[in-house]
Amino acid sequence: MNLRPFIKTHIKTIMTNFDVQRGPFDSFLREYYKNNKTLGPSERSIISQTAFDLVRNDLLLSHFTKDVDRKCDLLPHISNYEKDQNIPLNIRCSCPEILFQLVSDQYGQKRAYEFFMALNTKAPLTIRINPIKTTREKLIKEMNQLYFKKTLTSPYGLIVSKENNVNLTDTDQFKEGLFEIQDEASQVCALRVQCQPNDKVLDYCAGSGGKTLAFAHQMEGKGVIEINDTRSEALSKAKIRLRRAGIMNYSFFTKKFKYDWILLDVPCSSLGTLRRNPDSKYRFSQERLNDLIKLQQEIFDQAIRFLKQDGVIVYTTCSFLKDENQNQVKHFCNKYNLSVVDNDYFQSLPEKGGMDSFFSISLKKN
Ligand SMILES: C[S@@+](CC[C@H](N)C(=O)[O-])C[C@H]1O[C@@H](n2cnc3c(N)ncnc32)[C@H](O)[C@@H]1O
Repeated sequence: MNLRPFIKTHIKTIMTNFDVQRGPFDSFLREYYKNNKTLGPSERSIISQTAFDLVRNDLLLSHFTKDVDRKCDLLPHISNYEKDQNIPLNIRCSCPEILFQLVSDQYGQKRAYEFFMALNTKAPLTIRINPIKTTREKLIKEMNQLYFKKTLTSPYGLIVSKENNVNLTDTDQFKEGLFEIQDEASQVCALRVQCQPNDKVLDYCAGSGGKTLAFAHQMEGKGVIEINDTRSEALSKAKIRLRRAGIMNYSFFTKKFKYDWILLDVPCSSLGTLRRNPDSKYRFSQERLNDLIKLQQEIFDQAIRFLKQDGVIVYTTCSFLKDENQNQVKHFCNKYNLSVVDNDYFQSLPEKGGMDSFFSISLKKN
């Protein structure tokens, strides 16, 4: 790859010092840029793109060489190596063997390979307009220096064209709360919380409020939204984002009510967002997965106590593993005598150019 020597030096330093077991890679890169303030935006962009590609394709590149410079040289030819029948399939899509085997057992080898190939591509940049303050049409007009394509499944999503080189969070429209950056699948899952004015809603794993923001407008400012998470710093961020979006009817979890809607966006293996966090595939282990499955069940046990008799609990993951999705749902339904609302669920599987891979299902007491 024709990279300037000083860019190559930075990439080499980053790749040599990054310890995948201590990830995530995006936080590591942010820290690196903080300590290397002389790097300008375009230099950072080249470094990030190349470094992310190196991480995504690390198993395949490491099949040929351990040297970072040489890996950079191989990157432009990666599609040739991906087709090489002499290389084991899991290496061709840079997926650790244990993970590849697990996904092959569930979906077959061919689909497992297609999934991980799709997850090795760059995710589209998608925003969700805030329907309290604007519409997709108005925002497209207002931000006419950018190119947008409307999402087909989420009614509020816009995919930002790749040619744009604008930092979206620096724009006036972002600062005024007209939009948030959010993948389409995440928007669709949040909208399974079909709350109405005067409902009581609990977002039990709210994090920094990504999904709270995406369902809250339906309440038209009336009723109660409570947010909960074990990370208080994430909840503080959620407060700032909710205020920016013009949502005022929220508070932290009071444990005072039984709720009409509970959203459980549980911690999971996050395999469905590997395009954004490619390093997490190298941290996958059966042990970690077992711990997550247990945690998901504990969170469900804690939260369901707060569901009204005729309320709905929406269970969501960004994973495509059946053990975190369908098998968990079977467990919850048996344990608590629940049924699936409308016999229906949402799932986006990894697909080139598509949404992140999410699973979401609405459950009701019988
Ligand atoms: C998938 S993330 C949620 C993302 C968030 N809903 C969003 O859309 O931005 C899962 C969240 O669960 C939180 N969490 C982990 N254990 C928890 C527990 N026992 N109770 C509540 N939240 C928990 C994590 O801190 C994390 O923020």
